[in-house]
Amino acid sequence: MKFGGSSVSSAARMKEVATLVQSFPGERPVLVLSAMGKTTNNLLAAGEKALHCGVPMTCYIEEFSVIKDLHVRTAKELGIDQAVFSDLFEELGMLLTGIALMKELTPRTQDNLVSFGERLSTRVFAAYLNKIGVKARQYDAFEAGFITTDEFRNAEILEATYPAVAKRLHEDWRRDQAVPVFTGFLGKGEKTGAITTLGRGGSDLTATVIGKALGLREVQVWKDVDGVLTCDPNVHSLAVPVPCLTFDEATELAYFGAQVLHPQSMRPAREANIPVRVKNSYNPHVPGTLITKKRDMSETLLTSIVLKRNITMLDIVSTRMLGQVGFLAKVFSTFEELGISVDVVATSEVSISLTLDPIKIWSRDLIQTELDNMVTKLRKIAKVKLLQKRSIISLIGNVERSSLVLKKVFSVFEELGVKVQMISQGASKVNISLIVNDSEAERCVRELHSAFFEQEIAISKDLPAGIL
Ligand SMILES: Nc1ncnc2c1ncn2[C@@H]1O[C@H](COP(=O)(O)OP(=O)(O)O)[C@@H](O)[C@H]1O
Ligand SMILES: N[C@@H](CC(=O)OP(=O)(O)O)C(=O)O
Repeated sequence: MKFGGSSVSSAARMKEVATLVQSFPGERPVLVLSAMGKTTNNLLAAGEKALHCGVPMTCYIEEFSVIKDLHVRTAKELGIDQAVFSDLFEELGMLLTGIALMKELTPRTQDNLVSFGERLSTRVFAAYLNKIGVKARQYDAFEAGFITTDEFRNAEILEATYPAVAKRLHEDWRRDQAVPVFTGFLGKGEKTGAITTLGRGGSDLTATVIGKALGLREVQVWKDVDGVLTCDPNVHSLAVPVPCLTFDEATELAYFGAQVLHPQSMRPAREANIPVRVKNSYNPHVPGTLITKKRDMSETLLTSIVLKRNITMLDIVSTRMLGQVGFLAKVFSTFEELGISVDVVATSEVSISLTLDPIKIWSRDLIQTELDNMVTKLRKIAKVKLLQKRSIISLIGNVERSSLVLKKVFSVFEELGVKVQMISQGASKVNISLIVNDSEAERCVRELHSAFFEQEIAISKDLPAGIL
């Protein structure tokens, strides 16, 4: 069972989570926790301030006090001893001082800094479970077998993790049966031995990795929404839960920007064929979304609409100096050389339109000079237009019925008077991506949602009971 930041944001929420854990008395749950509420963002902000504020001022950084107050208050309200985390606050204070002293915040230091969020929340929650008589043991994932690449801020789980985690837990269980409370999001770099993080939202991945390592029957990820919804509820309030998804659909949805799941999190579940259930810790009786290998798609047209904003798009037209094969090869080798990842692609014989992967852009701090460098290189073989402030609208669903999907999509766009700048159907056959201007994107999502989901709801609501 994984509980996200919103599920453990206060003492009251932790008490509810403890009740939820106890509501599966016949099971032996393994728990994964994220940092409390906004703690990860507050740690990142504290690190940025430490860079500039000077050593004597680090103890006055506002976010540092907010994090301390939250954990001290929570410990008091839960009636647990603050000794479970006092050492960590001392260490965190020293780390902020170190950043101020060196005026340096590398990705490696940043990962160490944000690790305090999960290290704190798990200590508090495990202490509370023990206090109420549920025997629990806290685990720092980086000390308990999570071995990753050394790509700080976006580390990948290595295969050695699975046997290491299983061995550690089984050995401990043999000694005494306690509920494990694992830090989500964290690992240990293979070569450096330093703390790494799995990318934002990485606790979902921690949960499925443990699921695969132990061969569990089900992985549950508890959030603040009634499951995976038909679109981002912040974009459109009429979004409704999707009852079932396949691993492929969930992966596409996450990869194309739905914050609800970490993009890599489905991989261990798919490999071990373990169902993943997305549930709402604020509304536990709602069934949520069940993600499995296969499902009946015959009645499905569309599952969910995902919006990814602030995308950079490139239009590349060959100057015909190179043949067709040489042209495509040269374009992609330029990206490889520069270490830039491509997201959506549409090609013709002499032109390519593509979008650049914003996750890679973020993690490598791809800045304007790098984009300019890339354009300069490509201009040697092609005419290049760099188009910024674009959005990708991804339609996840049954691409067996893509003609019908596209017919509906284009009638919506026609009515809105919006021009689609690029269109691409994913190789995984569950995704159609459309590129539009940022300024038009939210309106498009709302209208598409209305066309694909709300009309059916409206019709079904009008029908007399018994017909459905
Ligand atoms: N299609 C979607 N379905 C559900 N939630 C979504 C979707 N797209 C974006 N979200 C956002 O994802 C949030 C849940 O994910 P996240 O914040 O990572 O949860 P947690 O921190 O509890 O693990 C929701 O509050 C919602 O705002
Ligand atoms: N705390 C980390 C990891 C995580 O998974 O968080 P959440 O489950 O709240 O999305 C983050 O904010 O990215």
